[in-house]
Amino acid sequence: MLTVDDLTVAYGQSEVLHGLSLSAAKAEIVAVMGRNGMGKTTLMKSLIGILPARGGRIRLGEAELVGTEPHQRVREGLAFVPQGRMIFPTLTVEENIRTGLVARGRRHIPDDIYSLFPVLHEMRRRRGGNLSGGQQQQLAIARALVAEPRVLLLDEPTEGIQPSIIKDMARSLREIRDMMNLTILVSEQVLSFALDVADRFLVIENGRLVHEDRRADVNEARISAYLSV
Ligand SMILES: Nc1ncnc2c1ncn2[C@@H]1O[C@H](COP(=O)(O)OP(=O)(O)OP(=O)(O)O)[C@@H](O)[C@H]1O
Repeated sequence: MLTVDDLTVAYGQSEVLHGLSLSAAKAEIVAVMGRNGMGKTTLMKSLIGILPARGGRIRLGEAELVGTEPHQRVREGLAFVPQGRMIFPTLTVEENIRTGLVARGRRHIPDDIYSLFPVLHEMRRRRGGNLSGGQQQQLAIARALVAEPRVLLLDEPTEGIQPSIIKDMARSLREIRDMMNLTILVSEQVLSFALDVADRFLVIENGRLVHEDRRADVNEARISAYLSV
């Protein structure tokens, strides 16, 4: 579904991703693990098109995305939940979700979004900024889902979320994947969350993928060693 070949990304003279290749199959959940500063956010931003690729290819199904604008990528079926969630704090929950509908030219929020996240229905008239971190994360995911993506990119979704909520988040992402046949690429540093949510684990170190495991035979100790300083 998503195929990345030899992706190179740089900030000015400083190359941060050095020829990275990965793929995620339909309805697969892939976790990209790595410490701070290893290139996870850079990868996510280049996939959605906020950062240009210096070289390489990014394909969604048959469509080549390198060189296209973020809104075109969203129309092709990519959605992005950024690190820190970036919801609109002064807009209501409902207005926040509506901003995601623009991509498909729709006006009505589908009922299944509120069935997935009942708390957002309860709070639909509240301002986004008044929600808890976990509720804001649900809002950011809901906003992404109403664009009807085929591939959802999530950048460090557990950041700033209470440990008790993190388990629920993993369960709910797997439910969403099952319901919508959605491919999910999630960057993470929290190993327990990645183990709960992902089918496959990649480790990024200094802009290169250095390790890969499948869920069935995951080497927790090895990944954990990569994540500790
Ligand atoms: N705007 C920028 N200009 C120059 N260098 C940058 C910029 N943003 C990030 N970098 C550098 O790129 C490298 C990768 O950063 P990136 O934010 O992708 O890492 P990360 O794995 O997402 O870390 P974090 O968990 O802190 O978000 C780091 O060395 C960082 O200093």
